Order: sequence, then C-alpha cells, then structure tokens
Amino acid sequence: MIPPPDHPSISKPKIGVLLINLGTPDAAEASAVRRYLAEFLSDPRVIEIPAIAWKPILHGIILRTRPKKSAHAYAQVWTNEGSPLAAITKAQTRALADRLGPDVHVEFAMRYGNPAIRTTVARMMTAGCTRILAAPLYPQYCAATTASASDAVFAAVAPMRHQPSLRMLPPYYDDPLHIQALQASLARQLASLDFEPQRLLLSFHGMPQRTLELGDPYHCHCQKTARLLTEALGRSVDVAFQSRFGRAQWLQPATDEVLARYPSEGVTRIAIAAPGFSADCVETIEELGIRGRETFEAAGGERFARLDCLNASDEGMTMLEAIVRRELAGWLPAE
Ligand SMILES: C=CC1=C(C)c2cc3[nH]c(cc4nc(cc5[nH]c(cc1n2)c(C)c5CCC(=O)O)C(CCC(=O)O)=C4C)c(C)c3C=C
Ligand SMILES: [Fe+2]
Ligand SMILES: [Fe+2]
Repeated sequence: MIPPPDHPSISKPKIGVLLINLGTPDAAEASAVRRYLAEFLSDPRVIEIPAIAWKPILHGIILRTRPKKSAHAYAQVWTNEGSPLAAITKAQTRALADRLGPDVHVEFAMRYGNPAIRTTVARMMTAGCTRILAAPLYPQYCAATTASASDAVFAAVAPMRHQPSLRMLPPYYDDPLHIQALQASLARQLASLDFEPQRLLLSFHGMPQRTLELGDPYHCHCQKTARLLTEALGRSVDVAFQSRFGRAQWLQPATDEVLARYPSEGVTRIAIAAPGFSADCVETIEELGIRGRETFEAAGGERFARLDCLNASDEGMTMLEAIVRRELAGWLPAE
C-alpha cells in the first residue's frame, strides 16, 4: 500500500541480531576495573545475597581491594584493541555480519560496562530494527549469565511504547553444531602440539554449589557438554570449575586444585580448554594460561598447553551463523 504524500517517511523494517557477552573493564586500571566490578557484583542474579548484607561487604571490602589485583591480571592480557573479550566479541560481530549479509543488522553489547545493552538496543531501533534476536554467547544456561542478559534486554524495552519484537537465543551447549565446532577446534589445536597430553582438562567457570541445589541447570549443562565432547573427540576428558569467588562452597573440583594434584598422580603433560567461554578473556588467558600453568609447573608438571576458545574461528562462526539463522526462521527467508 502506498502511504499518503504527507505521511512521515517509513523506513524498511530491519532484522537485528544482538550478540551479548558478559562485559569487561574499559581499561586495565584499578579505577576502570572498580566501575566494572561495581556494576557486575551489584547484579542480584550474580550475588544472591540480600542487598542489605552484601552492599557493606561489596563497598567496604571487595571494591577497595579487588580492583587493584584484577587490574594487574587484565594488564597482562590487554591487547592493542583493548580487553581480549571486547576485541574478540567485535571480531565475532564483524564476521557474523559478513556472513548474514545486508538484510540483517548485527551489533554486540555487554551485560556490564560498554557498549551497554540499553544504548545498543536503542541504536538498533533507530536503525530500523523492528525484530531483534538477542544472543547471549553463553553455551550453558546459568541464571547469573543467561537470565541476567535476558533481564537486561527486556528492561531495555520496558519503557518503550513501540517495542521491537524480541527473541532470545536458547542455550546451545548440546547442539550438535556446537559440539562439532568444539570438536573440530580442539582436535585441530591438539594435533598442532609438539607433545602428547596425558589429559585434556575442561575448565568451566565455577558457580556457588547452592545454585545447583536451587535448580540452576548450569552444572548439568557443563557435564553434558563434557560428555558429548568425550564422545565426539573419542578420548576421555577431566572436568573442573575455575574462578572461585568468595567464601561459600563452589562447584567441585576446583581447576587450580586439579592442576596442583596432577603431577602427584603421574600426570605431567596436559592440555586445558574452556568450553564454557565463547571468547577468550582474562579468565582463560590469565587465570588458566598464566596462573594455571604456574600452579601446574610448581607442582612438577612439565608440558602445558592452553587451547583457544571458539572465538571468531571458522569453526565457531560457522556454528554461530547456523544457529542464528535457525533462530531467525520465519523472520528471514530460508536459504
Ligand atoms: C561463562 C560463564 C560465567 C559464569 C557462570 C560466571 C559467574 C560468576 N563470575 C563471578 C565473578 C567474576 N567473574 C569475572 C570475570 C568473568 N566471568 C565470566 C563468565 C562467567 N562468570 C567472564 C567471561 C569473565 C571475563 C571478563 C573479562 O573482562 O575478561 C570477574 C572479573 C575478573 C576478576 O576480578 O577475577 C569476577 C569478579 C561470579 C561471582 C559469578 C557467579 C556467582
Ligand atoms: Fe565470572
Ligand atoms: Fe578469575
């Protein structure tokens, strides 16, 4: 139908894809890390302690001590393009945009820090996106990550009169395309090593044990990822959980304890991978690749290889393109 000549101009509605990751500080400096941690650790999806008890600990202790320590970790992995997580997420966004072509508007946002979900959704709408697929790049569902990203997307449109249509990408940990991509990426990297690892350790980000008891499927999703990878790779794997935070009991076994124990069990050559992270970040490059290696070698370990996450690799992008196209069914014409 042709609108009357005095009608305001109507732009062609666009489909948007919003990649979301956790977020990262703007600089490897204590002040920037403090700003980032203040937002991150104030999220009740992340710290499930009543605010009245948590705020004094956060502001009185954690934000006074941790930013300096974390800034040191970030400084060791910082790149010319900034934090690795930001640089890799940008590369994934560019690669997905190239693959999806001009009919799809692809952007990325961070749950904490910049670019924020709220401003990015607003920009996508200004660009004409009337339908947005939000894709939190966490393969395994966790309330602290996936649900928090959904909360932020829905909060971004909550004040709007004319909202876009929204879809959320489901967790994809057990999707055959994801397992295939991980298998191909890990097998390629293992084949390029100049030694034969006795063990392949899969290190997932930890969570408080209590969240498992409360019904969070995260632990189950991590274990299933590992089982499917064992089958796909045709070799056994070990599983551990890293990055313990605070004093509560976290999921076991802890990655640093496993690394320290291996040599006493005769395991002196290992490879470590992090299939819970879609992009390498301070937790994989510094915590596993630098501190994890030190822990292993100090205990008598001899050979250590940290394998990359899927990042913007061909394997990873082929998988992401396929699952995004599938979730766009009915919005985008079938290929
Ligand atoms: C992949 C899934 C993640 C889960 C689950 C998760 C839970 C979780 N994390 C913290 C505390 C911290 N995490 C930090 C960094 C960080 N965490 C994830 C992912 C998950 N976190 C990523 C991708 C990153 C890296 C960000 C980057 O900039 O590279 C940090 C900051 C670094 C540090 O100070 O160590 C903290 C703190 C909690 C408390 C939690 C669940 C309860
Ligand atoms: Fe974390
Ligand atoms: Fe860490």
